[in-house]
Amino acid sequence: MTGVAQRDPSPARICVAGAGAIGLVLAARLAMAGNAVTVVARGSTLAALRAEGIVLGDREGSRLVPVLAASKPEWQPQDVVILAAKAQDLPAIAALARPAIGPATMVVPAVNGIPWWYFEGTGGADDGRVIEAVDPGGRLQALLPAAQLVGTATYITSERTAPNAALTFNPLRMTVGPVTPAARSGAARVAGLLQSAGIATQLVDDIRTAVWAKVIRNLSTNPLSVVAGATLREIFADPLLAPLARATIEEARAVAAAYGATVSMDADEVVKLGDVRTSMLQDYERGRPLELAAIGDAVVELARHKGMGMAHTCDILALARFRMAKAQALAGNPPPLPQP
Ligand SMILES: NC(=O)C1=CN([C@@H]2O[C@H](COP(=O)(O)OP(=O)(O)OC[C@H]3O[C@@H](n4cnc5c(N)ncnc54)[C@H](OP(=O)(O)O)[C@@H]3O)[C@@H](O)[C@H]2O)C=CC1
Ligand SMILES: CC(C)(CO)C(=O)C(=O)O
Repeated sequence: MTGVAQRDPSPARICVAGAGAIGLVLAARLAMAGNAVTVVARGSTLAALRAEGIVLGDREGSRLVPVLAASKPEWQPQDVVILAAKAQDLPAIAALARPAIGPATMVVPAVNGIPWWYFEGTGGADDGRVIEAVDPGGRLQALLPAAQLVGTATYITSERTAPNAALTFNPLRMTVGPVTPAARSGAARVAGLLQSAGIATQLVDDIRTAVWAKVIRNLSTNPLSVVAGATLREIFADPLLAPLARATIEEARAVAAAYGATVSMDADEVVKLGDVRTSMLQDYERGRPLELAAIGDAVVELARHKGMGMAHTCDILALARFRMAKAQALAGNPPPLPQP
């Protein structure tokens, strides 16, 4: 099944829960392709979506895309529910979107980091194991049916420029695959919808290896982008930052390998993305919580489970936490002491 997804132009009912940088791009592209898209949003975002729709700027130009917007879905179950929030907001947004999930709905978290579902249906001693860093107490595991999950790795670089506006200037790419064999045909349908929406989509059997590849990219760039205030290009082009990023890559690759995933990462490809500010740097600059648990702590948790250390990674995560705490203290908003 692994390969470029077949386009699927038959329209679907799609809920995109989370109207940020990624949710706006996905919702707009899927609506432009003829799907019935409802966006779950709140506050000024909800108001702007209702008044104007989505303002999408991408390589094809800038346009206004009308969508339905709601504070919570009260309609019939959807064909697809996309969860597009920061990992730490997933339990809240998943609970909000739950009424839109029927027995045939495919649930697609478009979220960075090690996903809570990583050990769902894997067999062996770890089958169903909860990753405490991303799903303390197994709340997400209990809320979202594993058989309906489609995993993703999102290679879209996007910045939110207004409550209802997103700007993305690199090619739109995603990888999707079933979390368990029961989701195989659903994953193919989701991949086809994305492909028809102009998002170059790879459909893979082994979504866990694809997730590792993306996590390694995020772990080596996102926290460091906060520590140094650097863009993706700067990280790998800078003689001081590049070795730090590479040390993190090697530590994370070793952990991935311990879980059976062989991953390589081409730093030149990342440099080519240009002066992209990672989603974590965007959050830092807006004083928002950082996604360090899913992108960092979860990998360290998995490493420890195999008796492995990640010295460089832990240092960079600590520095990113310090920088965030310091910025919040300077802004007169001291956070609770950050916990690793
Ligand atoms: N931005 C990027 O370039 C990339 C991001 N990613 C990943 O994609 C995921 C989404 O990131 P991104 O789009 O950047 O994040 P954003 O912070 O831009 O968007 C998240 C959205 O979720 C909304 N949200 C959160 N909780 C709730 C809630 N309870 N009810 C309603 N809305 C809620 C937020 O609303 P509000 O604004 O009101 O808080 C916000 O609009 C993350 O895991 C990120 O790491 C992956 C690839 C690239
Ligand atoms: C931009 C990108 C793709 C980093 O590699 C990303 O995932 C993020 O910003 O979180």
